[in-house]
Amino acid sequence: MIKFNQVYKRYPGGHEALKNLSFEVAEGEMVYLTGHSGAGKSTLLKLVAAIERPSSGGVLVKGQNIRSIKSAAIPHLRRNIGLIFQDHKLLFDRSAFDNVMLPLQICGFDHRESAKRVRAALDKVGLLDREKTNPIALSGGEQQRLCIARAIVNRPTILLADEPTGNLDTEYSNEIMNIFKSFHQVGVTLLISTHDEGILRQFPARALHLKKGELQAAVAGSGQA
Ligand SMILES: Nc1ncnc2c1ncn2[C@@H]1O[C@H](COP(=O)(O)OP(=O)(O)OP(=O)(O)O)[C@@H](O)[C@H]1O
Repeated sequence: MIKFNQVYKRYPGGHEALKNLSFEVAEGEMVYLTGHSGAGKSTLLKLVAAIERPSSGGVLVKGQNIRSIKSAAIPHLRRNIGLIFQDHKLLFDRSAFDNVMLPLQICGFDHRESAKRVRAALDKVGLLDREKTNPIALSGGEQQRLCIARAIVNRPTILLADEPTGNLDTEYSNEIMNIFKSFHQVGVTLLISTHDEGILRQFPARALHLKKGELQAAVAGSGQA
């Protein structure tokens, strides 16, 4: 499903964010990305989503080579990928419903079918009764759940989450992780970056540990290498 083969990523200015990464994530697998700040976790997720391209090496996502994928093919690839990134902010000039509707509008879906899908996504994250609420009136945990609803409304087969429990307390973090667990149970492939030791202990899965852009080890059933 996702395969990295000797991947390097150098940003303009010469900074090498990823060095010689090789690993695979199987279809339906849930995998954590761990490592200190600046270790390269976000960069790795951006390569999978074709937000960035590798400087060298191969990144295969659903059979597509991200290094050589044509720009015109990227929207099609992204329809299969749900992104929960810290810089993907909610829009505060519209309702929760309309925030989740946006990706479907961009894809040109029929309005009635879209409305059904939006409500199904809001239901999955427990926000169906808040559809008319402006996100500004939601708690941090609810806003994060709304971001998840927006990421899954396209029914992606891969979910990429960058520090999804970053600023949340334990109760909200567990809620978010239980939502991810339910996606994992229905076969979605998940790649989740986290610093949160509690989450790694409570929701064990394979972890890829990055240190200064290099992969340290892949450990089954534990968060840290
Ligand atoms: N667009 C960019 N241009 C130049 N350098 C960048 C860019 N994005 C990231 N970097 C650098 O690449 C390295 C890896 O950054 P990245 O954001 O991938 O790390 P991270 O592990 O996600 O960190 P954090 O946990 O703080 O989000 C850092 O040194 C960062 O400064």
